[in-house]
Parts: sequence; C-alpha cells; structure tokens
Amino acid sequence: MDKLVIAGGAALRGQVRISGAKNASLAILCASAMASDRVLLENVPRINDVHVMTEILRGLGAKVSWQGVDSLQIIPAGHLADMPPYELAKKLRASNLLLGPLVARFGQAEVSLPGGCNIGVRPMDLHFKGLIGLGAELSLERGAVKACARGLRGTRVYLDFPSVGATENIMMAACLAEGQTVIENVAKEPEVVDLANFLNCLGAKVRGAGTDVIKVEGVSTLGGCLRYAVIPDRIEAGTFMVAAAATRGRVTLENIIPQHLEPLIAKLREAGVDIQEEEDGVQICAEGALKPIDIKTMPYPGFPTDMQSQLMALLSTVPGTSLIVENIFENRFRVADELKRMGARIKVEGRVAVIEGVEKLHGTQVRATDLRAGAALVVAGLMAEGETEICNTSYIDRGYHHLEHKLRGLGANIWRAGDPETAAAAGGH
Ligand SMILES: CC(=O)N[C@H]1[C@@H](OP(=O)(O)OP(=O)(O)OC[C@H]2O[C@@H](n3ccc(=O)[nH]c3=O)[C@H](O)[C@@H]2O)O[C@H](CO)[C@@H](O)[C@@H]1O
Ligand SMILES: C=C(OP(=O)(O)O)C(=O)O
Repeated sequence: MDKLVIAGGAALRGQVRISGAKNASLAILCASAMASDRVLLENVPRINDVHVMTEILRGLGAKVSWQGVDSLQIIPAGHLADMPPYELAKKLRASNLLLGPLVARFGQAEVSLPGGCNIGVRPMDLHFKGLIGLGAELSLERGAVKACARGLRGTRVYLDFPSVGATENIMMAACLAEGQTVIENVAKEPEVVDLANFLNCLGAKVRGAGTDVIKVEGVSTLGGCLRYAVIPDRIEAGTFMVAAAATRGRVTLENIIPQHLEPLIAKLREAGVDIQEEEDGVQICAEGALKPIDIKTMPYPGFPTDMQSQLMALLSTVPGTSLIVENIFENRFRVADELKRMGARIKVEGRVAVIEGVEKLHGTQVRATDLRAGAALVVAGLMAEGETEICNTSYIDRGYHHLEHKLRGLGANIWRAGDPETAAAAGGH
C-alpha cells in the first residue's frame, strides 16, 4: 500500500491537532542515550523515523516503550550493548546524531554514514571538526565513522555554517566533556533549543541555545528526566497551513507555537492568506485570490527549506510569476518535475526556480522523491482536478503521523490504494 490517492477539489475546513516535532524528537532520543536514569518523553509523533530510532536505541541496550498515545519511556543502558546497525542507521539521517552522545558517554561510537532523503550532498565535516576539537579520534572505515576518546575536554568551535546537526552533535558531546565548550555561529532552529532544554532537564549546563553562541559547562554524568514534552512540529503545521491555502479553505491548527512559524506566516500573508494567531494555534483563511511571492530558504529564522516544496506546489496555481531560491539543499527541486507532470509551469536553473502560475493542476500518477516532495505532491493533489496517485509514500510516512486521517478530518478525499476501509471512508474506489 505504498500509494496515496487523492480526488482533488475539496476546500479544507475544520480543526486539526499538530503532533510533536520529528526533528526535535529524533535529537532528544539520541540525547537520551547519554542519560543514566529513566526518561519520559511526551508529545512524540508515532512516525516511521521515530520507530526506527527507537529500534536503534533498543539495539544499543536501552529499554524503550510507548506509554499511551504519544509518550515514550526510555530506560537507558548502563553499557553499550552494540553499535547502531547499518540496516537501521541508513534509514534515517538523524542516526548521525548518535556519534556525539555515544563517544561522550561510552568513549566509543561507530555510526554508518547516514541515509535519509536524497536532497543534497550533506557532508558531516562540521560535526567532525567539533568532535575532534573536543578530543575525539575519528576514522572512516567501510562507510562508517568510528570515534573513540578517553575523556573529552571543553573547546572552542566555530561552525562555518550554522548546521543544525553539527550544532546538536557537538552540543550533546560537550555536555559530558571536562570544562567549558563554546560553539560559535550555531543553528538557532527551535529544535536545537528544545534539545538544549531537554539536556538541561537531564542535568546538563547548556546556555545560549537560540542565539549565535552556545556555551556548555561539562558535567560528569547526566541523570534522567521525569517528564519532558517535545515541541510541536512546525513543518507538519506549515504543511497543513499551505494545504489549507492551496484548497482556498479555512482551517484552525491546534497545539502549535505560532512564533516558530513566523517566517512561513509572513510569506503566506504576503501571498494574501488571512492568518489569525492565537496562543497555541492559528486560523488560516484563504478564500480570496492569492498573489505571487518570492522565497529564499535560509537557516532559522529564515524561511525553512523543509517548507520549500510545499510552497512550490501552492504557488504553481497562483496567477503571476513566483521565484524560489533554495540555499540549503541543492537537490530539493526534484519535485518540480513531478509538479510539471500535473500541469505546473516551473523552470529550474541551479538553485532558482521560476514558477508561472497556471489556472489548474490535473491529477495523474506522480512519485515522491523525498519527504517534503511527497508532502508537496499531497498539496498539489488536494487542489488538482481529478485523481492524483502518489507512489513512494514511505517517504511521507517518515515524517507525518496519520496524514491522510488528519486530512480526511478536514474534508479531503484521500486514501491509501488497496485499503478498502480508508477508500470507503474517503468516498473513493
Ligand atoms: C533530522 C533533522 O533535524 N533534519 C533537519 C536538519 O538536517 P541537517 O542537520 O542534516 O541539516 P544541516 O543544518 O546540517 O545542513 C544545512 C547545510 O549545511 C551543510 N553542512 C552540514 C553539516 C556539515 O557538517 N557540513 C555542511 O556543509 C549541508 O550540506 C547543508 O547545505 O536541518 C535541515 C536544515 O534546516 C532540515 O532540512 C532537516 O529537516
Ligand atoms: C530533510 C528532512 O529530514 P532528514 O534530515 O531526516 O532527512 C526533512 O524533515 O525534511
């Protein structure tokens, strides 16, 4: 059932609850490998990436169990039972975030060079620079990074680019290093701040997360955490906002932090979408005509690369010329070819895409080439005339919990091919 089918044309209406953030949950799960006592995480999304990460943690020797709908208990192992196997590590990018925690806590780590979505080259040189600075010895053997250290020591690291993963890996390792570590030009994404808050809940001393400089005072051990709630997923929320705008609908999102969505909210308002912010929700209304806009992806608080493809789908039916510049991942325009199969007029040249809005997209068979490309095709399918069949949906399942159920709750006609129950519920074949 690796196929989603959408009968397009229904305007989305109603309320939807947003799940916990994929990228915060994955980093926090890696950090829990450094805890020495029980950890209880709340608001964790039951998505495939989280399932893979919990399998990896079990392989390392931890006991991991779901407690209710979205709470996850982790009882960490006192010693390292095994290294993350390639078969699991290759399934998700965030497995590389175990390198720092494992070498800091156990003095050794071996992590396969990660897989995940094919959205760019994605080197790890900045992660390595930081870990070497902390005193780890690294070597590359048969597609895996090996790290060993006899005690890490605080250091000063300057990141040439504010990489989310490098900031997280170095920040985690520094928690158990001797003395102070100063990391400059760090990523300021909300998920980095969430990870720092979780580390502090374990007893770490991290300051400055959310600014350009993070300072970590090393401690000798990290304890457990009685209860920590992961932040809401700003990219899932953004995807629903764009889907609401694309279908010219009216939707209320619950369980979000509007401040994390400011770059997207600003751009959607510029396009003519009416957005009302509340304390932990937003209302989106896009019943009028929309205007073309220009977008440049940037590190937070710039426009997120993880929302770029969904915006491209939306803009493909907005009259006039829109421009997108992708500054983070060079392969994130592959979705343009799929959107063109649906009738979109998009010209890609290097890191720039020029979109001429067409009146309508037409449903056809398309293929998700990565997670957010898959989400973009769902947005396109929702507004297209006729039926859209999206294959390779395992990409979508990496990062969206119950996407089709949530969309059906808003009135969309979407179902899994070959699943009679959901097809009937959606009024499909
Ligand atoms: C699991 C997770 O949290 N994934 C997110 C994380 O990915 P990830 O942490 O992989 O993204 P980074 O912020 O590290 O990458 C940003 C840019 O830095 C470059 N780079 C990165 C590391 C390095 O050592 N050297 C280097 O050159 C990358 O090639 C890329 O061009 O942040 C991205 C940027 O917001 C998001 O799209 C991903 O959803
Ligand atoms: C690129 C993404 O994820 P990952 O870094 O896990 O591949 C994403 O969430 O859009």
